[in-house]
Amino acid sequence: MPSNKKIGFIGAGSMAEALIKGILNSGIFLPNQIYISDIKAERLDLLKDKYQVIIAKDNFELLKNVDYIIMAVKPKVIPVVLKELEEDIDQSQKIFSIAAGVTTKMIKEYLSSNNTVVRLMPNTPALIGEGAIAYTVGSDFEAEDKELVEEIFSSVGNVVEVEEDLMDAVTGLSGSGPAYIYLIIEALADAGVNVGLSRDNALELALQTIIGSAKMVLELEKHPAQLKDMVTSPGGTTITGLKILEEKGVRSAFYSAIEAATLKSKELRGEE
Ligand SMILES: NC(=O)C1=CN([C@@H]2O[C@H](COP(=O)(O)OP(=O)(O)OC[C@H]3O[C@@H](n4cnc5c(N)ncnc54)[C@H](OP(=O)(O)O)[C@@H]3O)[C@@H](O)[C@H]2O)C=CC1
Ligand SMILES: O=C(O)[C@@H]1CCC=N1
Repeated sequence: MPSNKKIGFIGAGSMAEALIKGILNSGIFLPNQIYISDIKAERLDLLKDKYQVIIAKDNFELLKNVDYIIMAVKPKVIPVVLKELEEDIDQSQKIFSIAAGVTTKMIKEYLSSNNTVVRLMPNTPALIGEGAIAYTVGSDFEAEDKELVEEIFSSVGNVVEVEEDLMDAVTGLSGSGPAYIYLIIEALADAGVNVGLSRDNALELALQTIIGSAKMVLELEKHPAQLKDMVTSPGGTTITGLKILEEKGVRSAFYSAIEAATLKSKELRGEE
């Protein structure tokens, strides 16, 4: 059922667009309930053309019109914007921040207020309703705030609640994760072309392999290692390929990549 509230995106970049498109597809908000503001006029015009949402002339005008504010600017811009809005924000307005690394405590401090603050980490597949979204409500919140988050964000994907100190890990794994998977898709397709497949066939086969494998883990509820064993005939092709992947350190590359991305998320707020 559509909400009767209004939602505003401060920052109309890639992640805001993914959320706007997903939210509109789900029908939870209509275009005339979604406000956007950005310092780039061309982004605002583009999103208005594509989704018929309402352009606010600046962050203040957006603030005057909405019940929920999604902070979708880069982490370093968050303090600048919140300090600007500090005087005018109403206690009833709820802040949803998707900025990597920025904690709920920092947001409350920048605003010098006790508004409800939810920190979320979505990912770009929200664009097609397949997002992985984690959130934390920080230190003080009302039970209905969680229901609200679940209602809005489950319209664009799967939602999980985590403790705030795990939000950087989420950022390193699923926030950044789509890029890792696109890299794997591209690498598999290139590798297929290398052994003689056409580009189209290689990409289609690589993609369906990823989709089918992920769905099997979901639907059969078996451990990935069990499903891996089902593919691996003794002395066959799969174990030959797996041996090379292990020798080249693919597993350990993922440990290192996600550790580094998690650390980077902490660094974005000036911590290590
Ligand atoms: N992209 C992703 O997959 C994900 C991103 N995030 C988080 O979402 C946030 C946005 O990321 P993303 O969409 O990739 O970034 P983008 O750079 O694409 O979008 C941010 C937009 O905000 C604009 N902006 C800058 N300053 C202001 C201001 N004062 N008021 C209003 N708008 C402003 C930027 O303009 P300009 O470019 O000129 O600075 C830009 O258009 C980040 O905090 C990121 O950590 C979270 C999950 C996933
Ligand atoms: O790369 C980034 O910093 C953002 C946060 C998670 C995904 N994109």
